[in-house]
Amino acid sequence: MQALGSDGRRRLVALALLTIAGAAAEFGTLVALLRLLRSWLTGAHDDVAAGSALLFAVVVLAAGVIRFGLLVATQRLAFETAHRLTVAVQRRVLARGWLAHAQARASAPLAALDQVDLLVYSVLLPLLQGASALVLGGAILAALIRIDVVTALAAALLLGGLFFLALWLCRGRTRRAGAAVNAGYEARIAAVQENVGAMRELILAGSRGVAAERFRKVDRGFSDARASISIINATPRILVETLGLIALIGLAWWVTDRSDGLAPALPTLAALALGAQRLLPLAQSLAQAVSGITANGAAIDRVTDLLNEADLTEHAPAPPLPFQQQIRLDSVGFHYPGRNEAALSDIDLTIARGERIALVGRNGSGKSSLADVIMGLIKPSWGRLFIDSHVLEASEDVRAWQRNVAHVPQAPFLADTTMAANIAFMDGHPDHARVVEAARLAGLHAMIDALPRGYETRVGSGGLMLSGGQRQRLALARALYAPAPLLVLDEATSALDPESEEHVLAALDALQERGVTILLIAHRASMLEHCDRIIRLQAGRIVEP
Ligand SMILES: Nc1ncnc2c1ncn2[C@@H]1O[C@H](COP(=O)(O)OP(=O)(O)OP(=O)(O)O)[C@@H](O)[C@H]1O
Repeated sequence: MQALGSDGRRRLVALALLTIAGAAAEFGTLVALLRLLRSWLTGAHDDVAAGSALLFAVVVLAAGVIRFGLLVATQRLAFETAHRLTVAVQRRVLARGWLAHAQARASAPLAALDQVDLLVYSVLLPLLQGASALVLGGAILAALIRIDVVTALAAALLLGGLFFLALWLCRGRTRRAGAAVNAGYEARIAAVQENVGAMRELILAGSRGVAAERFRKVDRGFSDARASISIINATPRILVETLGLIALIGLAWWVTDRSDGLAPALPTLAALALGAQRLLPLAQSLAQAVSGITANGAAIDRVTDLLNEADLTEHAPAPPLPFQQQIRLDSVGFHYPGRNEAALSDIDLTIARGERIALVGRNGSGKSSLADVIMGLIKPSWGRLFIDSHVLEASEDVRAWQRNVAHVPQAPFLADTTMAANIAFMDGHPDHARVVEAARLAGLHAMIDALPRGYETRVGSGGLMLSGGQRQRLALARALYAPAPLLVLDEATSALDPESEEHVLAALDALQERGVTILLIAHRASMLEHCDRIIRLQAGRIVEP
């Protein structure tokens, strides 16, 4: 109900009212038809017949208008709910901590969008249509019972029973196919992401065919399962239509027999036939609602789990936590969930404001993890982190501390937009002067300026139209766009040529003179030369350099 929002709840009420009006109109249509046919057959007076015809036309028109209203209300409600759920899911994904992101599958947030679609279009929409169908169908059945109780009840029980028997028999298959479709969404997205990510290697290894085959297998199961669900959805209708036609002949026989000939029975038969014709699509909606719920249990659970996660809380930007003297780690350790060994142990480290420190050590020794702890991205499993004399514990403090931090990652993320928009990526209102200043500091201005479209040049998906070094300098410019007292560079200069590195080193000197604290993770001796201190990590512990 909460997912519907106030607009959605209003639409739900409108839908309920329209359904009741629609039920009355369906009932009225059949009664008016019977009355019209009887007046014709009995050769009633012209104005009686004309009155009956007029009544029939009015009721049919009213039923049509109401059906259109129902269509609009249902579709609007479903699309509105899809929008609300999709945004709610994205907010939950964004609300997760860094560690949850780092450990989740990259395809999961994308697959969640498809799962919301599945939930809305295969469960909610059929459910809304099914609920209306139940009420409208009830009214039609009531009209048919009023016309001929025995015939209507016999036909309804026989055909309705068959309909739901078919659904019940298919339920196991529906559930399996639904689970396959649900898993298929994530697997297809993961396969596409992997193929695109590995494109250069695939081309060089001549393995694009292998990648295509891998994708084909993933998609095969997905498509087969989708076909199964569509077939199962349509089967009860075909069954009932086929048997219904035979039953209709039987009924015609039975009604004619009871009415002394075909002519007197015609009005009843015509009303029954029209009722059956109106009931079939309604029954189809009900079948889709039942199989939608059966097939999409996994998607329902997945989306419900996501919605039960904490929502993104909007905070007025807190003022940055005062950072005048030092960052201090006191016996800090960190243990990634699911790992046997701690990534960091017994870390005692003080970094003075304005210091330039390098973290060195072999791959996997814990450098990035230590930087993540210092940036407040991961919380120490034990030990404490102090900023000046303030211990960093409450999440408000962490957010306030993070306002002091600029970070250039090992593999920077670049958006498929312009140079300028990438540099000012974190700013809702980019300032061009600051963009140019940041590019100058990062040694990128001359290169951007020489481009025909300058700062408006697009960088391509993930920055693919730039060289590795240009990408790194663009990421550096982004970090320098908003001056922060702590700058963390995680292997951020590994792709720079000596000249560009010189330029970056000069920029770092200038920043340090302004009191910026710099934490470098680097392997190259040239980057380490200007550092005040070198901290060596080995298996998550600080050792002598
Ligand atoms: N998200 C994660 N989940 C589980 N384990 C992780 C995660 N990130 C890192 N690790 C593990 O923690 C240990 C330290 O990794 P970390 O990335 O901090 O090392 P590093 O010194 O920065 O390595 P490199 O020089 O290769 O970048 C490694 O054993 C790594 O496998």
